[in-house]
Amino acid sequence: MRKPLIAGNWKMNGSAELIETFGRTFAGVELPSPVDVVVHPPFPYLDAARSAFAGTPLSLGAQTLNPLHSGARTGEVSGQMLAEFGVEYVLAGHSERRQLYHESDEQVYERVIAALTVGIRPILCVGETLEERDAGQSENVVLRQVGYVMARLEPGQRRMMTIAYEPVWAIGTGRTATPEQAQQMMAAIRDYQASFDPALADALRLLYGGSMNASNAQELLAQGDIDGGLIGGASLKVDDFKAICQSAG
Ligand SMILES: O=C(CO)COP(=O)(O)O
Repeated sequence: MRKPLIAGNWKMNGSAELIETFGRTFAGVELPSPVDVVVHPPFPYLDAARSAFAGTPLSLGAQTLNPLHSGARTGEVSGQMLAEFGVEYVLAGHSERRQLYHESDEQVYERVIAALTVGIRPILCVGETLEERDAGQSENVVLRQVGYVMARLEPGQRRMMTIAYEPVWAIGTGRTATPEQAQQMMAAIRDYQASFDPALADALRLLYGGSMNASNAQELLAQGDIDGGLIGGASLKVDDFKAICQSAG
């Protein structure tokens, strides 16, 4: 049985006050069955989040890292620094970083390795654009992004990975993939994984992301190959995020 994971990606949003609200609210939350929950706030809030989330089911996540341990990289943050802070998960390959900051598959791979080296669990984000979907290329694009990273990792490293399928056309648009579309892609990712590491394919956690909210989470999470969600907008509303975590149970 795969344990569900609900991850909240705050992107460049949130406030110290919202961190406190999450800490207070989740301190009293009983989740219906084992489920992992992680919040990825912007870097300046990690310290406050570490205190506010203590004693709650919330783990600490980061949104990116630099592949180097240290050095002349103005504005960047390394995996070692994040690990020192108690960060357990980090996103790699989010489409906003691929598109706005031109992160290539190779750079995504370097970030994944950097995270694994310091014991942080990467959440590898993959997904096709609307043009790619319309051209019938969705599966090729997604499996290329998955394969570029997964096929190069050692078996032990692969076991630290989570993959989030986030169709770019569903992110922040209110246009969710249908449960069938999401399930179809998840099954393709799992089949692909099985082609070179069958034992892992069963254990690999696959998340859906893209306009997931308190109303549609249950239906998406009910799909056989969807093991959780990567939530953007709805992860900034504590009651909605709590409801999604409860649906995962
Ligand atoms: O990009 C996302 C999470 O990483 C999804 O964002 P939305 O839930 O706002 O569509």
